[in-house]
Amino acid sequence: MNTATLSLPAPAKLNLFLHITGRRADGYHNLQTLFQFVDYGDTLHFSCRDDGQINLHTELPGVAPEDNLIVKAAKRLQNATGTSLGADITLEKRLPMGGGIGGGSSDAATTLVGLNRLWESNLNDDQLAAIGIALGADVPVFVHGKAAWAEGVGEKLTPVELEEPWYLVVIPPYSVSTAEIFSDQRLTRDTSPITLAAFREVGGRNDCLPVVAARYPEIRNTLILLNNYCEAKMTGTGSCLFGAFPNEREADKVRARLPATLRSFVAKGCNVSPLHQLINK
Ligand SMILES: C[C@@](CO)(OP(=O)(O)O)[C@H](O)COP(=O)(O)OP(=O)(O)OC[C@H]1O[C@@H](n2ccc(N)nc2=O)[C@H](O)[C@@H]1O
Ligand SMILES: Nc1ncnc2c1ncn2[C@@H]1O[C@H](COP(=O)(O)OP(=O)(O)O)[C@@H](O)[C@H]1O
Repeated sequence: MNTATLSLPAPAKLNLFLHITGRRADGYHNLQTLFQFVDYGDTLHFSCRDDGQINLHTELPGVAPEDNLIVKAAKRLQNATGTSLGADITLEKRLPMGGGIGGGSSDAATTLVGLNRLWESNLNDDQLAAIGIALGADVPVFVHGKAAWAEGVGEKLTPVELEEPWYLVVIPPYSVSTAEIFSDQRLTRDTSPITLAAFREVGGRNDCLPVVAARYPEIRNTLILLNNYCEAKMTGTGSCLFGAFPNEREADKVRARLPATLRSFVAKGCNVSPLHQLINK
């Protein structure tokens, strides 16, 4: 009997800016963004099964087990490798769903990386990313685990070295669906492409923010509140907002001033994802 087990992190990501540069014939949007990880996220526990079953033992509210990206990732890896092995999986969920911090995509990527090891399938990261992209546009960056400049729909990745500040991430009590924002008529879809050098010089914005702010006045108000203390930004298609700080203490100080009812966390920015820091030790 195969008794191998593995526990791995599934960290959050932040989009430091997000420009939408066009729309493809299939309706998907071309974008430019910078992804960086934070050392805060979900944890997944895997144990190997001999009978090929994929059993996820943790339920997520509103997500049927067969729709969970963890189960989908495990089944796609099984199909791609032809393995007869399966897995028991439990999830410690910390990341909000629909927060723009990529929890579902990160869970899927950690499942691909983890089961590839547990089943000794020996696929490389490019092969795992190719399986992952079908599950979500953000899965490849989590599979590769390096802070990256991204183009296309997020799959054309160039690793970058960024400063690693501390972030205060605020979690407004709203789940924003990515599809909802991309289908809004008001979305700016024609931002001119920029270079990484230009971003480093003049920065960028989040093209999704005006749409999210119009649809969710409370998120706009939370952004105004956070802007009192730092340059507040929104990650992905929202809802999470964040600001950068030179150290943990400064971030904690601002966190302490926020209303107690507003969920938030403080975490360190990382150019190598905590998943890859662990597996490459
Ligand atoms: C735009 C980003 C930036 O990180 O937003 P967040 O989801 O993280 O907030 C992501 O790339 C999102 O990736 P992901 O959340 O995996 O999106 P998907 O499930 O692939 O797409 C959900 C839906 O959004 C639309 N969509 C998504 C990505 C894209 N580049 N263009 C689109 O038009 C499509 O209608 C698609 O059916
Ligand atoms: N393991 C999972 N974790 C989170 N969300 C999941 C998962 N599996 C499927 N989903 C679905 O994916 C949606 C997007 O989730 P998530 O990746 O957390 O948001 P975002 O793309 O905004 O960061 C959720 O609202 C949920 O319906």
